[in-house]
Amino acid sequence: MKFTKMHGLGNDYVYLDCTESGPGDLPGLARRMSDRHFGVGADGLICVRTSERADFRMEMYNADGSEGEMCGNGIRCVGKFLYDKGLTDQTELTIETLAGEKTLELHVEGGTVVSVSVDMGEPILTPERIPVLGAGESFLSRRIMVNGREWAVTCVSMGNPHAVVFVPDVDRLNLEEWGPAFEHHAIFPNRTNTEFVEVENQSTLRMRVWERGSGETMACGTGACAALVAAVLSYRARRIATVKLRGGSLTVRWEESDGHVYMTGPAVTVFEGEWPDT
Ligand SMILES: N[C@@H](CCC[C@H](N)C(=O)O)C(=O)O
Repeated sequence: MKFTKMHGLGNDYVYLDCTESGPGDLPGLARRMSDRHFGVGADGLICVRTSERADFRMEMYNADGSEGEMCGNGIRCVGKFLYDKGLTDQTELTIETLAGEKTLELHVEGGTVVSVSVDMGEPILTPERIPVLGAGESFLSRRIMVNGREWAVTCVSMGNPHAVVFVPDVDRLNLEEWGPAFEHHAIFPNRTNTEFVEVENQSTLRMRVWERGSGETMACGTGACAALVAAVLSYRARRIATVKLRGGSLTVRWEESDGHVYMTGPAVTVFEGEWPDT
C-alpha cells in the first residue's frame, strides 16, 4: 500500500489516496503507522476520498486511532497532496470533513503547492456544541479545577473541541502533566485538545498544544484558530495575528464581515513509501 508522509509545521500525518479503494480498519492502521518506533512515525493518518458534495473528502485519525472531525494542518497538506499527485488541477478546492465543507486556496510555485489558505468557517462557542459541560451561551475564561490547580479556560470548537488557557510563559509549562489532565477532564465528554497560549503582543501569540489522541504536537491548525478566537474575545489580540508554534508560524485572521476564521500556512511532503500490511 502506497503512502505519503507530509507535514504542516511539523504536525505530521501519513496520507493515503483512497479515491479508488482503501484499506479497512483505519483506526488500527493509524495506530500502527503512527508509531514512532515500530511504524512510519506520525501524529496520525489521513485518508483522501471522493465526495458527493465537495471536490474531495478527508477522514482523519489521531495516533491513538480516534477519529478527529477536522485537522487544520492536515487539510492544507490534503490540498497539496491532491494537486501534486495530479488528482486535481484546481487551485481552489472544497473538502468535505466531519466538521463540514472547507474551502482551500492553493498557492503554487514552480508547479508545486507551497502554502495553502483555508476558510475554516465560524468558531462555535455554545457549550453543548463544543462539547463542554456548562450552562450559558459560551464558555469564556471560566475557572475550573484541573489536578488541584485553578485555570481560566475558554472553550471553542473549530469543528473539533479546544480548551484555550493563557499562561505567562509557554516554555515553563509541564505539558506532559497538564495536557492529559485537560484532555481527560470530566467536563469534556468527547475529550479535548488544549492550547497553552502566551501573548507576545496584540499581533503575535506563542502556543504549545496537547492534542486529543496524539499528545504534544509541533503545531495544530484548528488549535491556532481557537487560540486567536479566545484571544480576540478577551481583548488580548487583534483579529489578525501570527501564531508561533513549536514547528513554525501560521497566519490566522478572524474576519469581521462573515465571522469566518482564515488560516494560511505551509504544506510539505517528506517522503513517499510503501506499507506492507493493509
Ligand atoms: N493537528 C490538527 C488537529 C487534529 C485532530 C485533533 N487531535 C482532534 O482530535 O480533534 C490540526 O492541525 O488542526
